[in-house]
Amino acid sequence: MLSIRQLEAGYGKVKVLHGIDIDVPKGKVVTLIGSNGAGKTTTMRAISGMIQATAGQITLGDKRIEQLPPHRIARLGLAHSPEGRRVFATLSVVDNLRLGAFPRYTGSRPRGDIEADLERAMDLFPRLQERRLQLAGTLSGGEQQMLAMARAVMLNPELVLLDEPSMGLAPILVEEVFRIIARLKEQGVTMLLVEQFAAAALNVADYAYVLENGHISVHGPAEQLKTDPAVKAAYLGGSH
Ligand SMILES: Nc1ncnc2c1ncn2[C@@H]1O[C@H](COP(=O)(O)OP(=O)(O)OP(=O)(O)O)[C@@H](O)[C@H]1O
Repeated sequence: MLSIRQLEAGYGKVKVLHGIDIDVPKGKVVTLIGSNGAGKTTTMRAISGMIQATAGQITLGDKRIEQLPPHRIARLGLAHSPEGRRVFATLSVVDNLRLGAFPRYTGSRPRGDIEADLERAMDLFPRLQERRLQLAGTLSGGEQQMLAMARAVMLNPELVLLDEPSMGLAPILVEEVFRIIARLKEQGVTMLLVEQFAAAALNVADYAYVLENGHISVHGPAEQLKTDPAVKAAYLGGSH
């Protein structure tokens, strides 16, 4: 589904990713773990075209995407739910969700059934269902985070990039976010997940990569990484 080879990217003269390889097979959940500043968000941005790769290849399905602008990549079925709460504050919940489906339109005709997917998103996120007509800017932080995730789902995507969906959430909402990720997985949605809660991410994921200073240091089945002594010591200790 997604295949990344020798990807390099950064900001101006500063190189952050030094040639990384990642594979996300169809229907699988892959997690990228690493400490602050390792380059996880930069990887997500390079995949979705928000920043340009300076070297390497990114293939989505059978298409090379590393030179494409973000809207073209979205049309190919890649949804990016970025770090932080990026919702349209002055629009209602339901209108935010409809906007998420915008890349599915060519001319006035959408691909698939938008209204059915809207109901599916509401079913997945009951908190949003209760607040359908509320302006997104008046939702709590956690609810906005869920709206950002639900909006990504509205693209009816081939692949979802989830960047720290639990960021800043109260523990009970963190649990809910992971339950939703597990349900999306059951529905066959392919995901690349970046999470500060490495243990929870490894529980839901099939496969994992550890990113250290812009290099992949370890990768393997999530089950295996959970018991890897170095991974345990660095990412699964104490409060995680
Ligand atoms: N817009 C930017 N301009 C310049 N440097 C940036 C920018 N965004 C990130 N960086 C730098 O790139 C490096 C990698 O950042 P990135 O956000 O990818 O890390 P991360 O692994 O997602 O970390 P975190 O867990 O803290 O979010 C950091 O050194 C960061 O300071």
